[in-house]
Amino acid sequence: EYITLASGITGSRVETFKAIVAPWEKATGNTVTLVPMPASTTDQFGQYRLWLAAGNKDIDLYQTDVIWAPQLADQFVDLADVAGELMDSHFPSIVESQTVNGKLVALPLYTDAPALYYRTDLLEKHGATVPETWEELTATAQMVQDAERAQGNADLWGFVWQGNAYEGLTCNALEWVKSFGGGQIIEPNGDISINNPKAVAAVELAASWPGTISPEGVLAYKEEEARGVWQTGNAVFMRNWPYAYGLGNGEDSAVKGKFGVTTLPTGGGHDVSAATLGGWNIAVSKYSEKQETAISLAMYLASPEAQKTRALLGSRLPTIVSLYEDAEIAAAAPIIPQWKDVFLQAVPRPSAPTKGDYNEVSSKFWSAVHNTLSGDGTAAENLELLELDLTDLKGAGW
Ligand SMILES: OC[C@H]1O[C@H](O[C@H]2O[C@H](CO)[C@@H](O)[C@H](O)[C@H]2O)[C@H](O)[C@@H](O)[C@@H]1O
Repeated sequence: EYITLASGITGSRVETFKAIVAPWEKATGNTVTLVPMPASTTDQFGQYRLWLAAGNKDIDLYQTDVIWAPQLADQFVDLADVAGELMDSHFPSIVESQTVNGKLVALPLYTDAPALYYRTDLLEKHGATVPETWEELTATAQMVQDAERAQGNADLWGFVWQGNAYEGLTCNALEWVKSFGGGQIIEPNGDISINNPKAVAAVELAASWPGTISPEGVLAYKEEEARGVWQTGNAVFMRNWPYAYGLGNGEDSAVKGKFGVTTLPTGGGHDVSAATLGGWNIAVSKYSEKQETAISLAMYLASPEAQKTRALLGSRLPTIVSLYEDAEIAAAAPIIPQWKDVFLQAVPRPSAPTKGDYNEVSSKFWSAVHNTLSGDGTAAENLELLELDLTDLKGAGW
């Protein structure tokens, strides 16, 4: 049979996908076609929602973001019975994130938690250390950028990240706010916490970056634009997910062997840093006419074999506990064992408490932050308006 799978294509996704599915295709005689989607998770979500609402039979499987389960649960096949035993080998919290009212909506493929990437050569050259706070990062990025530019390195920027008005900015800004001690936008019990002085201070500091330590264009950057600047050697620091680790150490990378990774900084005198929990899963469309084969493929993609290939070729964090002890993975992508505790402590976005309204909540949050970063209102004004908007939304029931 011919099976179709829709997925965003970030980094080396197309090539690694072919390598991952090859053993399943050989064993079953089926053929998988990757339907390439835009890199932005927000754009994917919009398209998938339309397709699913129209009962699209052309797509058998969807690669789904960790935050989508409550919003798309009704459109996918329940995988609880078929995947029961396989799920025992995965981290329970990740399986839980894909379970909605007892229905296993999608099987985990990889988890995600961002890192602060830093240039070891540039920090050493300028006598700087790896920053532990956002305030230190701001100062070090500016110092190295100024010194390098004075020596003719005109294209160098201090810090690249994801400032486009999309889900990625929600992830970045949640990290600033949480690491300043300003809560997580909406708390697990549903309380709206975003309008507070620590959150305001966090967003104000970030608003000082575009045009100083970050290019103005950062306001349009997603993951790949940030990686593009970083991997050509033009940034001192980058906030990005672990997939950028393997690519940064690739043969064609200008920063191969010249960078390290650490946890994101803290800020505002707070001493606990925050990484947003990301990750991707595989779901079978209830409109697929090839569900049996699609389920077989989903099971294979979530298996130890496929997760290992994904880790080796794409430096993606497995969701299977035992793979964190795998020597081959540790040698090929040391960030993986190093990142186990980071993702286990990562902060979830408020998709569980806001259920079907999460996308709207997130879009209101990233818009308030994007406005502030663009100089359209202060953080205090925009977070106050955001609180009013979220309160209205909550009043209508989420
Ligand atoms: O790790 C690489 C992945 O980066 C993106 O996903 C991550 O960022 C999203 C926000 O932009 C977030 O919602 C998701 O949970 C994270 O895993 C990208 O969308 C993926 O295609 C990519 O593989």
